[in-house]
Amino acid sequence: MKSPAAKSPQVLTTRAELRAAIRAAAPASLGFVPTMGALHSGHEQLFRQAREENELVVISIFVNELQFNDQQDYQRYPRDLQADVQVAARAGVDLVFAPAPQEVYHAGTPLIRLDSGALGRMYEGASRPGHFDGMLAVVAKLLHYADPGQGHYRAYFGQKDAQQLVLVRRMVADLDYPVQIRAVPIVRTAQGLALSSRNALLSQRQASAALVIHRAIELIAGRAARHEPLYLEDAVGLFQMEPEVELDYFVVVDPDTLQELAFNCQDTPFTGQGLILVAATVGGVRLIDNQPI
Ligand SMILES: Nc1ncnc2c1ncn2[C@@H]1O[C@H](COP(=O)(O)OP(=O)(O)OP(=O)(O)O)[C@@H](O)[C@H]1O
Ligand SMILES: CC(C)(CO)[C@@H](O)C(=O)[O-]
Ligand code: BAL
Repeated sequence: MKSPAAKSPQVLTTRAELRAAIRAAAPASLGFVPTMGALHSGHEQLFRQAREENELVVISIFVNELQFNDQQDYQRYPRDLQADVQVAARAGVDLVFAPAPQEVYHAGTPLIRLDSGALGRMYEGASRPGHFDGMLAVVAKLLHYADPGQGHYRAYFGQKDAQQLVLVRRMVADLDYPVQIRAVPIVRTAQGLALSSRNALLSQRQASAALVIHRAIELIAGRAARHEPLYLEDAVGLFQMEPEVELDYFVVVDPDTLQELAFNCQDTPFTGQGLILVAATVGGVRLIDNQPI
């Protein structure tokens, strides 16, 4: 039997329209999901969780130039608003905010900047200088735009972008934003590749080579679960066998602070808690992944 057509969300392009639509709805709770579009089942999971937990669901689709240190990466970032609206409809989203750059940066490039601090300069921040400052700049604005001003306000972020999640939580705490940050687990392909909009830029061969990321994570997570020594160099060795995949970092960090865990001795069995963080590029496409252990 054909399922009933999903109700199309309202698509809004100005801050004034968004504010008016949220005011008119006067929701008891609002779930907000910021995205850069090219929506996939990972995003859909965020929308569905927001749908379950809130009366009104608002998403934004905005490719934020300020968080790209590489113009080529910005230019080739996949964009397809029509397809995105269909994904949003399927997940029961009410409002899609899809502004033009001049609507968000209406006063030009911001003079007053947010500094993501030392954590913002590690891992992803080390390879993408300025990325997290630019990300926080837009998240700070978007969280204002979608603020219902009354009732519960929740914003949803994927665990896939673990460092982003920690920094957003920290910004919201440091600047007293009246919003609860909710984390959503990573959605993967059946083979284990974390879904990402950038996966669309991979050839089939590259996508299959990229599975080494998951294999390496599984190897170390298995050892951690058995309380064995981790021997991270074995994970690095797996990458050396995939010449198309260039490893940037493979580290085990504290899940809350993201500070790298020191292993006193190579042969020490792993106990306690950590988070594996990985980044690699495949054919120039940057992929990240992580897993708690
Ligand atoms: N596979 C996934 N599982 C869970 N959340 C995800 C997944 N992919 C993206 N998200 C989350 O969706 C939100 C929007 O992410 P974004 O639009 O940048 O998509 P993306 O697929 O992460 O893109 P890219 O990896 O190319 O930057 C972020 O909070 C991100 O963590
Ligand atoms: C949070 C975000 C939408 C800000 O541009 C982006 O960094 C993302 O999609 O993860
Ligand atoms: N999902 C993180 C956004 C970015 O790569 O710029």
